[in-house]
Amino acid sequence: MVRIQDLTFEEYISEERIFARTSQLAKKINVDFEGKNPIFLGILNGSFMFLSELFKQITIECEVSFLKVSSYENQTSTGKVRELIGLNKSIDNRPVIIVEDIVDTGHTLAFIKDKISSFSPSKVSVMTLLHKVAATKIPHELDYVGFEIDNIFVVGFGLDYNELGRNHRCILAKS
Ligand SMILES: O=P(O)(O)OC[C@H]1O[C@H](OP(=O)(O)OP(=O)(O)O)[C@H](O)[C@@H]1O
Ligand SMILES: Nc1nc2[nH]cnc2c(=O)[nH]1
Repeated sequence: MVRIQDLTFEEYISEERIFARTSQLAKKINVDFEGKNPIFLGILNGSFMFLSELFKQITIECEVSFLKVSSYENQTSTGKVRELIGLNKSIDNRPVIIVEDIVDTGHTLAFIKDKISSFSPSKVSVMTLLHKVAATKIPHELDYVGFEIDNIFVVGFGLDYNELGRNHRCILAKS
């Protein structure tokens, strides 16, 4: 059991399962984007650990960039998505792979896809480590999903509770 402030958490997805699944996803990207020089666009803060693990296993020509948005406070999505660090022009006419730690209601992803489309990428794909299917408010086509999870609050491997807990090596679920 892990305590973070007023909440307790239990292991939900082990580090080994995360690494194994990340390797499978990286292998698929290496095939699907061979010769296409994609840009991985990590959505900060939550995706930093997943993207770092994934990126080490990408063997094709590619770039990485980051976009910082924030909408989630405490344990519930505020539904208000704010852009904090913008995009530059480098995605014009290039394939973009959005990398998220979690797709929950889908509000953040809707905002990001909308922002990105105005920069004319040749293709936009979405990768997420976690998909909270039952929480969906705005449905999205997700190209690469690590794990479909229950409608529960999770932390660890980049995900936070009030900014804490991102450093845990596995995904933990609220008890
Ligand atoms: O599908 P949604 O309901 O929009 O939730 C998903 C978003 O929530 C989290 O970000 P958050 O806003 O908590 O910022 P953080 O990554 O900095 O923790 C997560 O990283 C996603 O971007
Ligand atoms: N830490 C955390 N952030 C989220 N953002 C959207 N859903 C979640 C969740 O379950 N946990």
